[in-house]
Amino acid sequence: MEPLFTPREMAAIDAAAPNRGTASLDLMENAGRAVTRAILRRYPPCRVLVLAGPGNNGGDGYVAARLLAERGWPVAVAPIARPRAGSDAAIAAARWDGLLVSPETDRIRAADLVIDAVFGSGLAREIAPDIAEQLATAGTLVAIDMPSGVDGATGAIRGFAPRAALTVTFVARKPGHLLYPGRARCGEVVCADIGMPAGAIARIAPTLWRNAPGLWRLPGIAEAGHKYDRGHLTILAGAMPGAAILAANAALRAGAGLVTLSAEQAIAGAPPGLIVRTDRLSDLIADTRRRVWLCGPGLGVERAGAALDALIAAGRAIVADADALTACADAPERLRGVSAITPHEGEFARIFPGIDGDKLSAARAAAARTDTVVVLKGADTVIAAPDGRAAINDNAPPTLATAGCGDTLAGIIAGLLTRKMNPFEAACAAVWLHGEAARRIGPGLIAEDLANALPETIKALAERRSS
Ligand SMILES: NC(=O)C1=CN([C@@H]2O[C@H](COP(=O)(O)OP(=O)(O)OC[C@H]3O[C@@H](n4cnc5c(N)ncnc54)[C@H](OP(=O)(O)O)[C@@H]3O)[C@@H](O)[C@H]2O)[C@@H](O)CC1
Ligand SMILES: [K+]
Repeated sequence: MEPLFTPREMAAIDAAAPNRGTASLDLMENAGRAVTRAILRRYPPCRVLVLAGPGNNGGDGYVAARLLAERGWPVAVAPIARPRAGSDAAIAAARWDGLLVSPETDRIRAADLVIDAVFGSGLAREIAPDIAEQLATAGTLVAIDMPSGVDGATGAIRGFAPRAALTVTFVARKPGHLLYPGRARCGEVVCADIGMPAGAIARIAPTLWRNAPGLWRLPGIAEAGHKYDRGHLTILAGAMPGAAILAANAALRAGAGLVTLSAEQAIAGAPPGLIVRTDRLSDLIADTRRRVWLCGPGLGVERAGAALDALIAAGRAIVADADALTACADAPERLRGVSAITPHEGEFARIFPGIDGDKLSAARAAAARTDTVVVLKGADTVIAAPDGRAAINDNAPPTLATAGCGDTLAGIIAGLLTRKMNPFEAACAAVWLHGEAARRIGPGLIAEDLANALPETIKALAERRSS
């Protein structure tokens, strides 16, 4: 499990480190060493300019300058502002006996490598235009902790942020490394162990994780089980049955034992593995073996809304997507009783016009308000549970932004629900599998490919676990 800590949580961890006086200087030394190591591994010796801010981020920069210079690299430090007297950063600055220069743009342009040690987790306001200009002038840039200007808690850019080739952070990644637009400014992210005492880290109970295996586990398939053990999913199919078929195939590949499409009329060309039923919806809902339902893809708004209400009244486990979400525009209370919803940002804004702010906070607020797991989709999908837990996904390639991929995701979540995963873990696992399958397929992906790529994706995951 890889927890993500906000800058505020990091500060609390930092404050909890024992013997703060010396320990915090050691941590700074270790941070500067981690930056140095990451640079040595990636770049040949070259002219380095460190842009150093007034806080500890700048302090890390002075340490890296000293360690690189000790290796014979030509290094200069350009202070953007001086550290406060008596601070750790002031001590680190005093230990730097190399070149101190002013941060003129010509000089920044001439450096082969610029280390951005201006602001890290202490970023408190917008970047001033003169600092923005200095940062913007850099060619190859390595950011310490965070590219200056990226809000570590939200990934928002406060005025300006440079585009780093490499970002070296410490202890744990921050949400801003995974959430756009900040993520696009980070380049490669390295998270270094700087010897933060475990007891200090344990002071913060994580509520946010990077979405990856370990946060969830796919259930095994019982050796002597039959298809009903693995679970039965019913998907409502409408005028555009292709969406339901995509979801159904994905659910089967994710391990559902049986998938039924509930349709108003026969579906021409439905794959042979799917059962199509044209019975009255109320009769199907009354069948208690039909525990899990997917409602929305290709269904039509009116039918989706009515079916959703009936399914909630019957207490079924429901994944609501697409038209079922549109049916709840400005009426989020209608979603209470649903297990998981999968809105993209447009659908989210229509359901929750009163919720704004950053993506992570918005998803959490929506989950709390509807008592539902919210999968707020995008290149940086956020999965939020009503109890405050959340995960940010970062394995989805841009090829997933194509028609039908959302239906497939909803199908995987529903398929995993039939296997008795809890909604938060099912949603996290589905989002990760969806991204990983897409990554394996590569360019030219169409939605149909995703379900077919799931078996090898799941197999590789199992092999990774057992190796
Ligand atoms: N936690 C850990 O485990 C470890 C953390 N470490 C390192 O510490 C870093 C955090 O250090 P930090 O708290 O001193 O904050 P930092 O980012 O240097 O900036 C604060 C200064 O900048 C100023 N300032 C802020 N925004 C500004 C703006 N827009 N424009 C102008 N000024 C602005 C602010 O001024 P003030 O708001 O006080 O007026 C204050 O003077 C962290 O990122 C990591 O690199 C490591 O050393 C090892 C262990
Ligand atoms: K920085």
